[in-house]
Amino acid sequence: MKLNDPRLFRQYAYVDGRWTHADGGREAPVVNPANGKVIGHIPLLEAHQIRACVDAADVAFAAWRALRADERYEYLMAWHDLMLAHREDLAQIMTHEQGKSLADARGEVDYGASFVRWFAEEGKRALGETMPSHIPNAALGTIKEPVGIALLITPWNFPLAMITRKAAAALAAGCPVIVKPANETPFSALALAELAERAGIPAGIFNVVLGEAAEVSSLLCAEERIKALSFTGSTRVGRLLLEQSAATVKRVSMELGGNAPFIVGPDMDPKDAAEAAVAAKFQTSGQDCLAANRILVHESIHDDFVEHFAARMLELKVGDGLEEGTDLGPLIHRRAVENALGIIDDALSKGASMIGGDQAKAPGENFCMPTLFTGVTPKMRVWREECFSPVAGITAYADEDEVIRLANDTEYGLAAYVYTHDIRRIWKLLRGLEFGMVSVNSVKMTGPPVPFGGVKQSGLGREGGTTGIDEYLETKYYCLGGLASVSGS
Ligand SMILES: NC(=O)c1ccc[n+]([C@@H]2O[C@H](COP(=O)([O-])OP(=O)(O)OC[C@H]3O[C@@H](n4cnc5c(N)ncnc54)[C@H](O)[C@@H]3O)[C@@H](O)[C@H]2O)c1
Ligand SMILES: N[C@@H](CC=O)C(=O)O
Repeated sequence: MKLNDPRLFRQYAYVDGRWTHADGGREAPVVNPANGKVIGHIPLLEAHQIRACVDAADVAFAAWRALRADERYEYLMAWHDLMLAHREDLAQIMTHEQGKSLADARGEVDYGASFVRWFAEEGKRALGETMPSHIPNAALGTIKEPVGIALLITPWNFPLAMITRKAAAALAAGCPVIVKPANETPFSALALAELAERAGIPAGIFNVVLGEAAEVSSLLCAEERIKALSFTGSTRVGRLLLEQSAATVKRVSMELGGNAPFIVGPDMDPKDAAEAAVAAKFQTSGQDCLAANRILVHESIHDDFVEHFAARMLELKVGDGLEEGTDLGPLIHRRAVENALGIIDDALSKGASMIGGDQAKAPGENFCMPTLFTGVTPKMRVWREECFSPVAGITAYADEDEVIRLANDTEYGLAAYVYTHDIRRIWKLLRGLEFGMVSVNSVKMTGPPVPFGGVKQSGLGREGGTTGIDEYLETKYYCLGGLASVSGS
């Protein structure tokens, strides 16, 4: 890996401002999914080292919370500026460990830095309020206070932005953070730690622990001094972490799995709608919680839509993310490919018709060729599951009531897409869809101002927007009694 600043590539945990080996000598390789080559190793910390991280965060908390919001702003903006100054190196590290194209990786660095800028500002708007007193000679009000140490457990598909969307909010609120990244993509997190140190963020405030996932999280979830858990990942693991956090009644926010419907109305131009659907489906090679998972097309334009979708899909360039022009990189590991192949076999066995999907053309064992199914039904895995791969399913529908029922036929409720220009149809679908986010005539829907999150089994709480910082703040009510009486209060 060629970096302008090789010190950004760190193969240690970052605890209490120190780069840390595993005392027990345990370590794990990190592999470039495009070619299977080992790009580095990470230490798997022992339990006493994980606990020492909590000790360090606990000690550092008092001074960090005592800073004014505008002082924390300066630290966060220094971190933000360093991310953008090192954008190319951060992108190189990300493509090597995650596989996404360099273009997508550069975009994620920008996306991740935008959350730091957003919450640097939001920290200055952690406002309390006063309320007219119902108690004689008293003044009532609230103040916002940091909840305490926040544990941030993050996924491999957005290995930088899923950290900064959480960490920036927590740090701005006055909370120390302990980040536990996915072992598939730790180096983006460690590069963020290096830049946090250069930004002057004090020791113990931004920590990155590495270890066997279940072992680390069960230990930290049981830790009473950790007051908040923010998790982004699968619904399966989210359920586990909710259980593990119950004993210490942590503040939890969960950004979990998705199964986005992409609904195309009868008034849409089939070609335009197909172009948008391809973009929504194959973003991050389909390994995206917002990926269009079920494509629902009005029967009147279904055949034309399928023709255009297939043509555009078959133009996508599959290859190493380091090669300019790559559209689809590898999946994160062979298990993900095997899962996708199982979804493909299931759809075929249940009568779906396949276009593309010639796996013989895959440029490596971790690649899955883009695959389209028509005639998809709710009995198929491609409908029921979050495919998290470049496998698309199209289903025809007849009317709005049917498409709302079909779209809601999932335990997930993260994002949905609606493509139509009919305002009455837009409003009916927007209100009828059971999803946390509905995007109308736009694939791009996220960003710092957005209250990002899902309903049903896609999560709890919201990240970003004007409420994201609330996940890390407590509201303290006060009553100042015994005051001199004042008229008209
Ligand atoms: N809603 C969102 O904002 C959002 C964003 C990105 C990814 N996701 C979801 O994440 C999933 C893909 O990411 P993933 O494969 O990393 O998810 P994952 O749930 O397997 O892993 C997420 C994190 O949890 C850790 N983990 C794994 N097993 C664990 C266990 N038994 N106990 C404790 N921690 C454990 C992993 O090491 C990783 O750090 C998809 O379902 C996707 O929809 C959701
Ligand atoms: N694309 C999503 C990440 C989920 O996989 C986002 O923007 O948060």
